[in-house]
Amino acid sequence: MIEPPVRSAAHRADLDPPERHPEAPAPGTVLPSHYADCVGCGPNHPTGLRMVTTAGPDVTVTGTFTVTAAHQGAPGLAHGGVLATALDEVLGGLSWLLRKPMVTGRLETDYIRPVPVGTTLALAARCVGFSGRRMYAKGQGRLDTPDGPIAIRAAAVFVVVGVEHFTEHGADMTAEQVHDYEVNP
Ligand SMILES: CCCCCCCCCCCCCCCC(=O)SCCNC(=O)CCNC(=O)[C@H](O)C(C)(C)COP(=O)(O)OP(=O)(O)OC[C@H]1O[C@@H](n2cnc3c(N)ncnc32)[C@H](O)[C@@H]1OP(=O)(O)O
Repeated sequence: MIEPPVRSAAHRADLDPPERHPEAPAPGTVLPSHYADCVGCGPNHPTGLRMVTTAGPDVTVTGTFTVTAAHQGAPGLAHGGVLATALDEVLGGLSWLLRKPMVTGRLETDYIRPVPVGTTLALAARCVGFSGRRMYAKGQGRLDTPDGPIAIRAAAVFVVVGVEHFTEHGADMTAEQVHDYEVNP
């Protein structure tokens, strides 16, 4: 029997407000790829989404994702799992503004409109607040322009982790990669 998830990413009333890190990239800064082989943002990934994300004001990130024939789930339409990946990437980019390594714990996605091949989704993410190690966030994707119709919405919980999460569970990392994932004091 497959058990459904028992937790929710719905935002709680008792969250600590998000704090933009003093060394966060300035609003308008294009965020670097955190890993060259990442399926979301990696420039070396042969079939990745090649997303570009940008720091916004407060604790917000925007990004774009152009849907191509490689992302179809039905003829001419984007696959929902690929759209969730794009949302995950822009939500994960909040790490840069908080200067905390985090992993996705939960990602709830509403699919509101079909997204045709050729669409450039305008994605946006905002940190809502913290409860201990849990970071609550929301995100959305609009068709073609930042004021276009909303196609997808998400609520997410990311969990703050130490660098050992990646060194213990993943492949070997270079000293430079470890440094990039270290939590700033
Ligand atoms: C210098 C900085 C720069 C940084 C560099 C920037 C990089 C910026 C770009 C990144 C962009 C990438 C975007 C894609 C990001 C992925 O796709 S990450 C990959 C997918 N996610 C995973 O693989 C995570 C797999 N899960 C796990 O490893 C573990 O379950 C977790 C999430 C680490 C938690 O395990 P744990 O550390 O043992 O912690 P645990 O005590 O279980 O939970 C801690 C707290 O979180 C809560 N929690 C745990 N799981 C969940 C859940 N699923 N839902 C809700 N709450 C949860 C617990 O209830 C607990 O809450 P409290 O009781 O403390 O209040």
